[in-house]
Amino acid sequence: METNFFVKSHGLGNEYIVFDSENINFSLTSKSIQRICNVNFGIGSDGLLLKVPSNNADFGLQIYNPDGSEAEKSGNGLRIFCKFLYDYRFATSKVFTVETKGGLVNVEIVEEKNGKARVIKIDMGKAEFTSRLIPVLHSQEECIDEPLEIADKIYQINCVSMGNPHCVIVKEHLDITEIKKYGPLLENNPKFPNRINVQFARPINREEVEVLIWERGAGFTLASGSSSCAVAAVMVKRGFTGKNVTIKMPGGELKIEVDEQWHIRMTGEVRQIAEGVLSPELLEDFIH
Ligand SMILES: N[C@H](CCC[C@H](N)C(=O)O)C(=O)O
Repeated sequence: METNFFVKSHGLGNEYIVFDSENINFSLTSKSIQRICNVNFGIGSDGLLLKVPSNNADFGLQIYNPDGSEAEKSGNGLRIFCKFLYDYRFATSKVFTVETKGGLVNVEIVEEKNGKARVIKIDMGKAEFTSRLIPVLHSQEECIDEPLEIADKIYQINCVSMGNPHCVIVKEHLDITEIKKYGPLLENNPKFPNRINVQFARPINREEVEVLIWERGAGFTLASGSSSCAVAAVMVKRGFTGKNVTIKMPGGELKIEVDEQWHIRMTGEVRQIAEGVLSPELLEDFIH
């Protein structure tokens, strides 16, 4: 592969750019990540994935938001990364492990098309409801169905970690204008020391939930895998759905399975958009 080779793929319209740390000649800093993810001055993306060595798993993954912040977990990012590993023959089997900042995950290529991975299943780890482990500043052990005043509204929030932090709000009616207005206020509220991902979720029936997402460090996205897992965990905990849930987002849907130990498994499609090489002119300010 040429130096600074990249692949851009999407999981339900939530896109990422993938690099191999052993094949880039620039420093990944907040500035270079912001530049690459910027749609006008760079390639444009909802985030950046970096393949790194791991002593604890078959592969290591670092996940970055377009604002330059690092995320502990990304469901769409993990499916996109696994497709990259399989399609470019880093992975020689259809089952392997990936180490992320938010823990080690088990992955399986469940469907392929023309020798390329297409549908991937990820065990995203356990949903964690303990306030201090999310983290959320809250007086009780868990923060479930608790009021939080945001500007002129009071939301009932349900907080859970999938390795990365989530604030799920159950609503009877979903409004994109509302989540784009209040999402950033929730994301950056001081109740959340590491900021937080926000979901507005409307249970359709006991098997299906409609969701809108405002992502920490990325804003409104068409889909989010870790958000889908967080919503499913809250829906099961609150008794709105059974343990097998379809999460319906603007970009498409994900199948989520919640087991007895709160292990969450996510299955969904990934598509490659393009492959290429960053131009030196894009990176001349960042070449080390
Ligand atoms: N913005 C998220 C990471 C990406 C999550 C999302 N794209 C997914 O598919 O899980 C965070 O800062 O925790």
